[in-house]
Amino acid sequence: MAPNLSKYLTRNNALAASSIAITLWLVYKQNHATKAKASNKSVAKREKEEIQYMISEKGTPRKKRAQVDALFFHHLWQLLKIGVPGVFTVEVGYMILVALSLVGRTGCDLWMIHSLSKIEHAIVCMDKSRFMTTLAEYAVYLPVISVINNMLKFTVGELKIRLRANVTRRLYDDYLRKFTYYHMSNLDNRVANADQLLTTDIDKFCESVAELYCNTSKPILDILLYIFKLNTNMGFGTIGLMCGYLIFAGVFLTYLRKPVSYFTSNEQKLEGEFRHVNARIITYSEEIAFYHGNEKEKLTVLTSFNKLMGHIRKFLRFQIVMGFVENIVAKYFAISVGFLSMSIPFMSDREDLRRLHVADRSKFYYENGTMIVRLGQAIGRLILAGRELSKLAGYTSRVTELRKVINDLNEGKYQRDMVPGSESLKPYSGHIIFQNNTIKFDQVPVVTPNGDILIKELSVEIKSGMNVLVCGPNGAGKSSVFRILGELWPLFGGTLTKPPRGKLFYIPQKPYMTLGSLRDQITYPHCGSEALRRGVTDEQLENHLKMVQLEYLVDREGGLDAVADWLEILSGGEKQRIAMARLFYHAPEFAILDECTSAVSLDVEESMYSYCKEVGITLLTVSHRKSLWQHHEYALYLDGRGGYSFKPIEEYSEQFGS
Ligand SMILES: Nc1ncnc2c1ncn2[C@@H]1O[C@H](COP(=O)(O)OP(=O)(O)OP(=O)(O)O)[C@@H](O)[C@H]1O
Repeated sequence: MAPNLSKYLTRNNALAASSIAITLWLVYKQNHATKAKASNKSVAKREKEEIQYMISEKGTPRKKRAQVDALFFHHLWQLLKIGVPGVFTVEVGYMILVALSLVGRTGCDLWMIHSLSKIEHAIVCMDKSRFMTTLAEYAVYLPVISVINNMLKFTVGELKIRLRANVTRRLYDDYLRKFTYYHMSNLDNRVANADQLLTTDIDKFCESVAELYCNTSKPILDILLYIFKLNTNMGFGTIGLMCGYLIFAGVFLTYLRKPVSYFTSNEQKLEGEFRHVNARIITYSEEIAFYHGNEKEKLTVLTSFNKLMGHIRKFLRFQIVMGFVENIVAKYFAISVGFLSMSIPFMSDREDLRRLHVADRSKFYYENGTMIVRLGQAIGRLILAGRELSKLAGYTSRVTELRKVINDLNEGKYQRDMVPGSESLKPYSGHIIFQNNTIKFDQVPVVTPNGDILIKELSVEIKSGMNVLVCGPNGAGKSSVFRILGELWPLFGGTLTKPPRGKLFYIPQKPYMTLGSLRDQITYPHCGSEALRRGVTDEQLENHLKMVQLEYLVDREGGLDAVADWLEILSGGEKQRIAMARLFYHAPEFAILDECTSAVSLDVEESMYSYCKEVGITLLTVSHRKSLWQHHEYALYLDGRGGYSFKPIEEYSEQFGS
């Protein structure tokens, strides 16, 4: 018995056995560590209680898992119509070029097989001059093959760039139309991280489409060519066996691969969450640093990271098991079936083959055998491309979900958990009338997007020149009234009359600074260059800065065209004053000032308000500051219990603020 076993004790077998043993040991250790961690109740409890972050899609009905089915092909077709906008387009040109390069490569492969068999034949026949000629011929054609290979890489790369550009542009057109970007994060709760979808997921989708096009069309082309050649040389039995196997393996592996689409889309979702948690640390670094919140933030980041790693590890294990089955079915078994089918004409004692000289028979075997091996490899590649197809189903489902939410929001539909009892409320059921010099709420309910009624019916009319102070306790709905006026929130009824866009300007408490020059900050949302085109001079802009006592910025930062990260380098009060300069530049009919001077000193606030009145901007101010009363003639008081009053300011006996 011992001598029999010893013949298996080769160096290669020993190496393979040790690799398998080490892998199994590592997997065992990993599982053991995870179980030990899970059994440590205090850690699990701490993680559960202390680390809760709300970044995932919540409250939405359980979605159907992405998989390769008719729905996937329908969604893919819809996205491809965006990526490839027509028949006579550059994209189709590149697709044809890819196909031509593939034909060229398959031609090169066939030529290579033929050429190598001629060289080997010359060697076996000991024919020196034929050997030298065939070898020289072979060397001359090599650069052509290299050019064709690189041509393929270039065309596939360019095709991917074009697909990505088209899909990204279209989605941004829809995403940044009207208030869709705001509604996606504030009204709807189907998509948690639109940034991840718009950047990484679209890129992966396009890469997957381009690779799949290349990885399927080449094998399909190879298979057709080899089938044609082999059918002529070897007969139908050989080809029938191979093709039968192709169908069986394809169906079998597609069935087993069903979970890949789900794994892929979930991985992208968790990547998005992880990125989001990291981005928050960058955005709020100063606040976190003052609180010494690093340990808490670390726990949050690590929870998100562990979730992602756990998922990736699960996916890896699934891929390893699948890879094992795939290798056997799609590669090794395909090659074995290839040999089996190859042997059919030889084993069936074909007359023409028997009559050949042994050297010619080996040449015949070599040429057709290589083609059978290549056919087997092509079949294998096609079957493996199915794995990419399952991944593509994951990306397709995510990008399609994003498109669906964007389209719904553009059509005024959104999905969100609503408060009980709000079923009868219909978003976007009110009317909006555009009219100069008037803001009028006529029986407009003030309702939050989740159906919470703050005021049942608000009826207020504000004419140009009536400066109004809006006051009331925290959470009474002061900002909400302006969100409705600004059309950020839907109108749940009544009629809203307001000036056309551009004649109503909103300044929030935390003003936004755009990327760009100092000029861009003053003219936002106009570009600095647009302001120049409109004939606004540097002197006028500098004058606006002077009105808010910021003229020193021009010298300090190096002129109006100086570019800096304004959100970072300006203080809170400076940002609020820039926002006021912005208001002076736009000089609208009405200005909504939502506690926008809270960080500005009283004397600067005084001069800013006086200037607004001087140039005829009607002010609607939300503020708790008593100092601002003198600049307004009317007050809208929301009592926080659903009631409100609107009357001249002197009629209010009680004080609303400090
Ligand atoms: N996007 C939203 N979805 C659901 N509810 C919201 C949303 N934004 C605000 N709310 C809720 O609407 C209510 C009114 O908020 P609003 O911001 O209008 O209050 P406010 O009167 O301006 O308060 P403050 O003086 O504190 O700024 C609050 O209870 C708030 O929690």
